[in-house]
This record gives sequence, C-alpha cells and structure tokens, in this order.
Amino acid sequence: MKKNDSSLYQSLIVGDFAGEGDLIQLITDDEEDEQSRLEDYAEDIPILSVRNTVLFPGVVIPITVGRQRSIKLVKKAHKGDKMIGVCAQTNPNNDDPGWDDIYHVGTIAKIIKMIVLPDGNTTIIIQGKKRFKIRETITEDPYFQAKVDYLDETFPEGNKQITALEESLKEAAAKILQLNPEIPREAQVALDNIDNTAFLTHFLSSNINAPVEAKQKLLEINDGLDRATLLLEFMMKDIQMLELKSEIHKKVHTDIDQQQRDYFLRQQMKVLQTELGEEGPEKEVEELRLKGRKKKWPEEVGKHFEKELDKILRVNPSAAEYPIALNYAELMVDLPWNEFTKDNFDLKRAKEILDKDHHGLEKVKDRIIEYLAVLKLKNDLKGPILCLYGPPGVGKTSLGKSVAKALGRKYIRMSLGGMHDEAEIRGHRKTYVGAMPGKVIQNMKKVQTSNPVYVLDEIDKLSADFRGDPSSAFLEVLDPEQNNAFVDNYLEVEYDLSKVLFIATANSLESIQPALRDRMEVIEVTGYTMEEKVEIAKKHLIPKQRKEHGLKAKDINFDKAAIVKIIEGYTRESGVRNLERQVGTVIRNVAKSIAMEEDYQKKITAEMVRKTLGGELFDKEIYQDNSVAGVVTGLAWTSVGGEILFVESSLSKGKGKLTLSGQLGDVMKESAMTAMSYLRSKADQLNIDNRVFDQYDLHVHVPAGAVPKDGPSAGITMLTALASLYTQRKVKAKLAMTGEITLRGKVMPVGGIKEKILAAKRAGIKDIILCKRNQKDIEEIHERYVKGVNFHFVDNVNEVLDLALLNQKVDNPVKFTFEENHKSVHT
Ligand SMILES: Nc1ncnc2c1ncn2[C@@H]1O[C@H](COP(=O)(O)OP(=O)(O)OP(=O)(O)O)[C@@H](O)[C@H]1O
Repeated sequence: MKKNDSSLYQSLIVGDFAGEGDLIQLITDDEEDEQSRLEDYAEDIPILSVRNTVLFPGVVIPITVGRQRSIKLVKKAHKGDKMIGVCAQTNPNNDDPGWDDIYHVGTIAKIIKMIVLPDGNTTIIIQGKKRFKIRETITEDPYFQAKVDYLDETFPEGNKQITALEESLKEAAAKILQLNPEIPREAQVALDNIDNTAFLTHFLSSNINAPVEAKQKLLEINDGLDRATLLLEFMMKDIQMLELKSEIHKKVHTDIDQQQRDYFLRQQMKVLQTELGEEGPEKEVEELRLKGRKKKWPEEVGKHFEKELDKILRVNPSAAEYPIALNYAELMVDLPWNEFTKDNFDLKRAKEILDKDHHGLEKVKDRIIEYLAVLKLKNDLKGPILCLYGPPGVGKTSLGKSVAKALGRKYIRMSLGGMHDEAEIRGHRKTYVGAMPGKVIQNMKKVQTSNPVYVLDEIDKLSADFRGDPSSAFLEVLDPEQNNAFVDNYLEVEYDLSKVLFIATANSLESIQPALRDRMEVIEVTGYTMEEKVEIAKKHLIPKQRKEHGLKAKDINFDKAAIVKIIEGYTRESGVRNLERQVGTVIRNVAKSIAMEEDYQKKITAEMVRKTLGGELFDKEIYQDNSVAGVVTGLAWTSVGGEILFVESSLSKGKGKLTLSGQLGDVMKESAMTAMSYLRSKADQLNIDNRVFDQYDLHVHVPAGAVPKDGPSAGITMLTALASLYTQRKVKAKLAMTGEITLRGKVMPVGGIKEKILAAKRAGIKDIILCKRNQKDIEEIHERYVKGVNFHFVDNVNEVLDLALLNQKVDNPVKFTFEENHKSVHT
C-alpha cells in the first residue's frame, strides 16, 4: 500500500476529494452513534497494513492501495460496512508482512470514498475512528483479520495544563506553517477551526514531520496529556530543523543573489564602457598581451605572464585582487628584458670623458679604463664589482656617472644609506597589502635598459636589524655567479642583472659586511690637496655653479686667493662638496646683484668672499708656535679627512695627580698613561728631577674640547708633549707626528696616513714623524701631495725625542721648586 508523505497538505487533499467542508463535517460526526456501532466489529475486523503512515482517530487521509491482499480487503469492506482496522507496518519495505511485521496497536477507520483511477490504482479515503489493540489474530488469509480491544483515551478537558498545552501546540503548528512554505496557507484555516483538544493532538500527530515509529509511539499513549506533551516535543524539534533549513536556504539564496547582481552590474558596466569608449578588462588585457609579445623575455617568463593575464580576466574588476593583478602584469611589461644599449668601447674617448669630468684621480681613472678594456675584450662582466671608497665629496658618485657617459650606457643611482629592511631591496610578496617590488627592480624599470651603470651609493651605510639583513640581499645582486637569476619577492620570476655594471661607493670599508666586501674590487679615492681643490674649483665647480645660476663666464671670475680663502676659512673636508656649496653662495650673491641691476664687482677677491660668507667658520688649521713647553702638533683622521690636533699639557703644584680633558676616549687615555710611565722610567736620561712627578699635578688637554677623540695614534705626540713639559725644552717648529707607543718605547704604525699628510700640508707643517712601518703608505701617495714635507721614519721614542726636542729651553721656562722629602727614621 502506498501513501504520499504525511503532512498537513495531505489532509487537505482529502478535503478536495471529499468536497469543501466535508473535512469539518467528518470530524464532527456523531460520536455516540459511532461508539455503539464500533463494538460490533471488535470480534472480527479486517486489518489493512499501511506503510509510512499512522492513522489517528478523527483524521481523514487518502491511501493508495496496491497490493492484491489489500485491494481484496478494501473492495470487500467497501461493499459491506466500510469499516476496517488500520495498522502501520514496522518495516515499510516489506511487501508481504505477517502478524509480526505490523504494529498491534492501530485505529479502526471508515472508508469514506473509494476511487478507482484509470491506471487501475485504487485510492481510498478513510477516517480514523478509535484506537484499538489486537487481542487475538484470526487469519492472515486472504487478508489480516483479528479480534481487537478498543483503547480508551483519558483527556482532562478544561484542565489548565491542557489549555496551555493546546495553546503551545497551536503556536508551534502556526510556526511550522510559517517556516515551511510547501504547506498551503489553507492549512492554517483548518487548524483554526479545530476546537477539540483531543482531535487537535490527533490531527497534529498525524501530520507532523516525524518517522512512523514516533507517530506510532504517540498513537500508543493512552493519556492525552502525555501524548500532547510528547507531540509538542516532536514539533519543537521540527521547528528547530526548519529554522536551520530556512537559515541555510536564506544564506544560499543571498549568495546566489549577490552573484547574479554582480554579473548583472558587470554586464551593464561593459555596455556603458563600450558606449563611453572606455577600456574594460578585456581591452586592457589585450593591450598587455600585445606588449608582452614584443618582450624578449625567457620562455618561462612569457608563460608566467600569460597565466597572469588569464587570472586578470577571471577576477571581478571591483574585487581587491584586480588592481593587484593588473599592476603586476604592467610591471612585467614595463621592465626591460634583454634590452641593451650599445656600448661605446672607444677607450680613448672614455678616458677623455673621465678627464674632462674629474680633475686628478689618475689612479682611479686608470683602473676604470682597465676595467672597461676587459669588458671590451671579453664582453662579459663576470669580474668583481667596483667599489670606490674614500671620504665624502671626492667624486665617487659622479665618477660612476662619468663611466656611464663614457660607455654610452644609461645611469641609475640607488642610495643605500640607512636602508635596513631586506624587503626594500627584494620587495614584498604580492599577498601583502600594498606590496611593491624592491628598489633594485624599481630602478631597472625606471632606467629601461638591461645594462645600465648602476651606482650603489653608500654601501657601507646598509644596516641590519630585525627586518632582515639587506647586505645578504646584495650578496645575490653583486655576485656575478648568481645575479643572472635575481629573485624579487614581488616579481616572483627570475630577473637577469648580469649585464648591469654595478659600481658601489663607500666612506669606510670597516662597516661593509665582509662577504660583500669580498665580492668587490676596492679602489681608493683619496682626498684632495689645497692645490687640487683650487684646480677643481676653477675647472669644474665654478663653471658648474655659474651655469646653474644662469651666469656667463664674463659675469664673474674668481681670484685664486678667493678660492683659497673659501677652502681655508669655510670648509674643512677632504672632498669638495662644501667648497662647491660655498662657491654657489658667492655666485648667488652676484646673480642677485645682476638681477637687481646693482653695481657689483666681477672679480671675486678674498675680501669679497669674507663679506659674502661672513666670518670664517674654521680657524686655519695652522701650526701654532713652539714658544710654550708641553704643546705638540699631532695628526688625526676623521671621517671628513685628516686634521691636525694639538696636545697641550701643563704642570701645577700638587701631589702628582694626572688629569686628562678634551673628551678623550679610553684608548687615548691609556696612551697618555703609557707616555707618562715611559717618561718616569727614563727621567734620568732626560735630566728630569724625579720629584716633579710627585710634587706637581699634570693636566693634559686636547682641543677642541667638545669633539670626542679616540685612538692610539696620538701616543708619540703625548710623549713628546710631556717630555717637553718636564724638560721645558722647545719643540722643533712646524713639526707634526703620528704613531702609537708601547711601554718599552717602541713606535707602532697607524692608519689614515694620506689624509693626515694632506691635513699637515694644509696646516703648513714641514716635518712629519712617522713609524718606519708607515713608510710604504707614503710611497703610495703621489709625489705632488708630499712635496715640501720632510718625513722622518722612526722605530722608537728616543728617535722621536731626538728629532722633536731642541736643546734649547722655551722662552720663559717654569722653575720647578721642590719640598724636601721628610723621611721617617725607624730605630
Ligand atoms: N675630481 C673632481 N673633479 C671635478 N669635480 C669633482 C671632483 N671630485 C668631486 N667633484 C664634484 O664634487 C661633488 C661631490 O661629489 P660626489 O657626490 O661624487 O661625492 P662622493 O664622493 O660620492 O660623496 P659621498 O661619499 O658623500 O657620496 C660633485 O658635484 C662632483 O662633480
């Protein structure tokens, strides 16, 4: 026997079969009359086994009858009293159930209508009357027949609890109707018309969405209150399920709606864009594809690019990924891939250009020309990268530019000062918000050729921190073995940097990461002498500044003394950057006069320089006289070049206390103490009264007091100063010295010789004392720089003192007075 799923809907179908209004009428049959007739069937009632449904008293349901046994039963009953017992099958799939396969509690029902459909199927409409329990089985053949006992139902009408339950059941039913759109609205009307609580529970039990076992359980409960409670429980579960379903449904629905909306809007946008003649993603992608075809990139890069374009087409233009994908593809086509400028290997011309742009720097230029010669012959740059090293403003960066000019290559410069984030060099992965390629790739995009001269400025200023070590990223950039496959995190594909001519610049070699320094060929660019600076100013800086200020050669002309004045009074540097700036200031002043049509003097003199630039910023680093004992000129190295410094010392009555001032570092303090100890040990040799060490306080000072100083190189200067002080002997005029001392009186070599020599020369020094082992440094310096200076190379301090101290007392020597030592006598 087949029956559609049980639901409120099915009950209403009954209404259709029975005609409108029948439902109500059937439900309100005269109970009393029925009861008396029912007893007649209790001793032999045909039992119809039904699948998937449980019939409740009062409820009307349609049942399609298919099995032969059932058809026989139905036809027979229909002809007779129309009364049948209805029991649910325990297993709905059992086509030939026996007594054990049906529930033994069922409902006696009346066949209201029997319809034989044209396809031969028979549908009956039955109404449940009263529950029964099979007392005794009679036969299974030709259909089930049994003796039954009717089950009475206890239902306390009017009880408060039952009224509340009834309300709850109705509310739950209304909620189910509301949540389940498949149930016709009319069901609510049917529900509203039920005013009998017992029938309400039967009606709802029959129609709730629950398995047969659950419904059978409800049927078997005799206590109406218990049944109503269990029913409410089932209904609440159903509501929860329905609510969940509806939520899921709503969500799925909104998702689909959103997609449809987007699709619709996109279509509209396309139409509008076409009408406005604007580009849509297709057009943009097509343009990129065309550009991509012209690129000489490796095959895998081409494939990767095509994939990226496909990705753009798949992405919604209003999605955040769209501009990211587009920018990426644009970067790929904007980058140069194997696009080279032709090198000009006319080395004579290259030399001319270097000479024209830079005065001096012969050794550096020669080295650069050698480098270019190898490049010409081998046409392969697998050699070390050049690193120009030297003080600021000596033309390292501009030399790089000249190399580009000489070779006919494009020039790009990247300043590495203060860069501490590896991502600045290598870029961020595309997945980061606002990701960009690193500076190396950005600059390649800017320069538009694959073989530029790429100046890496201030490679010594790269600093490592928690964001990674940028030096290690540069290892890859600068390593000729690796840089043909440089990987930028943003670009993802390998990029060939092997044809780029990298030139690094640095102020100090110490702070360059050792592995990085190893990959570079270091060329030292030293500072300039006064004469060279004057030449550079005349030939390069003045014409350059003049041009920048819009003046002609006839408008202004510098006196040599004026240039010297600027160099000495207003700059203190190894290079010429400040000189250029000060020259610029003087020229600007003239430009102002010309523009305001004032009278002005074309020839710039030292006097005019003073007027324009104001009082001198720096005292001339000049040797000071030797009339005072205890003052000696030393030489120091700073990051802006060499300097002369003075070690001053004085004695005052006291108890042999040593005071050091002038912001001296530990090493320098130790030098002073070493010098002191050495002198004490050699006091007799130098005719120093030993008592002076105990009865006089010594003060050593190194001006300028505000500038911190450190290093061992002032050792011999200190010793000489103290020797002069204690002996009150004059120090040789125009003498300077630099060297470390040991306690045994040995003189050790020191660094920064070239800068120191230049500083000494600037200061008018004629004699310089150096350690013997520093002789080789002097030999490397061009003769021109050392002309007019006598070098004295020494091994030990005796030689220093012999050279430095004259056998002549200073003009007003201090006369030491001593108190007698009171020795205590013990007996
Ligand atoms: N020998 C020279 N001949 C002509 N001009 C020079 C010479 N040396 C330096 N200059 C000029 O001095 C200025 C400063 O030079 P540049 O910027 O190249 O210095 P740098 O050594 O790279 O300094 P930094 O270490 O601070 O980067 C430039 O205008 C440059 O043209």
